[in-house]
Amino acid sequence: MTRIAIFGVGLIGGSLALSFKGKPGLQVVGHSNNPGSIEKYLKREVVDYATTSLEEAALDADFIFLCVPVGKLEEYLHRLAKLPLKPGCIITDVGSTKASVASCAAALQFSGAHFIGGHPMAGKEKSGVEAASSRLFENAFYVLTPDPSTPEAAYDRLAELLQHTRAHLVKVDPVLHDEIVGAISHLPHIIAVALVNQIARYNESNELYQILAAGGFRDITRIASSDPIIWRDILLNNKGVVLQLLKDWNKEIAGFIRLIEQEDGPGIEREFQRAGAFRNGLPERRKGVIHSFYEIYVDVPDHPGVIGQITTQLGSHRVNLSNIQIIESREDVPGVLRLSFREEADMDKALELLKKDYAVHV
Ligand SMILES: NC(=O)C1=CN([C@@H]2O[C@H](COP(=O)(O)OP(=O)(O)OC[C@H]3O[C@@H](n4cnc5c(N)ncnc54)[C@H](O)[C@@H]3O)[C@@H](O)[C@H]2O)C=CC1
Ligand SMILES: O=C(O)C(=O)Cc1ccc(O)cc1
Repeated sequence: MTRIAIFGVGLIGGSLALSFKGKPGLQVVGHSNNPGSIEKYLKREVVDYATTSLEEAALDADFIFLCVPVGKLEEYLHRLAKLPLKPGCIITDVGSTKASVASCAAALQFSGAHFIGGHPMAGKEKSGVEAASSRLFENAFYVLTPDPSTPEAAYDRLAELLQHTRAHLVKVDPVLHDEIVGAISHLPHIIAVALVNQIARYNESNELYQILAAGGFRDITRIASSDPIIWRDILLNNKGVVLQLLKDWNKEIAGFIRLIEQEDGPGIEREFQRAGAFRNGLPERRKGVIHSFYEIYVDVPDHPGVIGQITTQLGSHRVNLSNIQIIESREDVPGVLRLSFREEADMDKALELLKKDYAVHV
């Protein structure tokens, strides 16, 4: 049996556990220092066994996945370095930043064990084991940051195990990882939160802001609902990179202020053209750090049972719906339903099915 210990069975740890659990030859052990969490892991059947004892989880593990907030990673590495781990044991983590954990591990001696940093670059704004899914990493990139001293055989063993996630593995230098992921993930999370808070302040004096906020606002602010502790740790850990990115962001915004003050129409057009060209040139929609939703809007008559009919119709054709929202529904006025899907194929199928009976817009 290959024993896999997962420390912190939340969204990411739970999703990894679900990708491994039940696979021949694999046994998944969950660890948390909170007894209530252990009960939850077992009740939700994400692990084969769970324990509050770090030693019990770690001592005969072949793989140890650290899936706790970034601010806790170094503490766990120090605790593991004091244990007589199984020879050949591979310790890895899933933290959203890689430079500090890599240098901490490099400075520690693990008796016979190897540390290889990792970052599955897929997730969502929800946290906790309740949000875990065995398919979270399917088709996403999964960064590994082996040290030059990492034996190739150890890397290969981890890579082989991670095949169960169906993610695409990619080796990246940890410092470069933090620069790039800072720009494409950490900065957008800050911008989303700042934007929502700006609008929330206006809304305090007039609730129409919240009532009218729709479409584009929701699209670009989904990630503002992400977990505060997880994100506090990420931003503080990647402080140098994030501060530089925010300075650059201020320059972008200052540029827009100038264009609007000077009523520079062609300049504004150029900004949209440049952004559109880059965005349209992005690789085909696939799971990435900031993942997309596929949405359609359905005009529905306001009569009882219509939502049930639509969801039943989609369900009976095995279309996976990730969210449903009534945008407008008043007596005598047709309602609009927003249906969200995680997979493009589900959206296409829903379009085909629903357009026979309803007006559907993408
Ligand atoms: N949320 C996301 O979409 C992604 C997160 N990550 C990284 O994965 C790691 C885990 O994040 P999530 O699974 O989203 O969070 P989560 O909140 O769903 O899970 C965190 C787990 O760590 C445990 N934990 C929390 N505080 C702890 C503490 N002080 N000591 C020991 N255990 C503690 C929790 O009980 C929970 O089991 C973080 O390092 C995060 O940066 C990586 C990729 C995506
Ligand atoms: O919800 C989303 O789209 C995310 O961006 C989730 C996410 C959060 C943190 C990561 O390190 C990677 C992915």
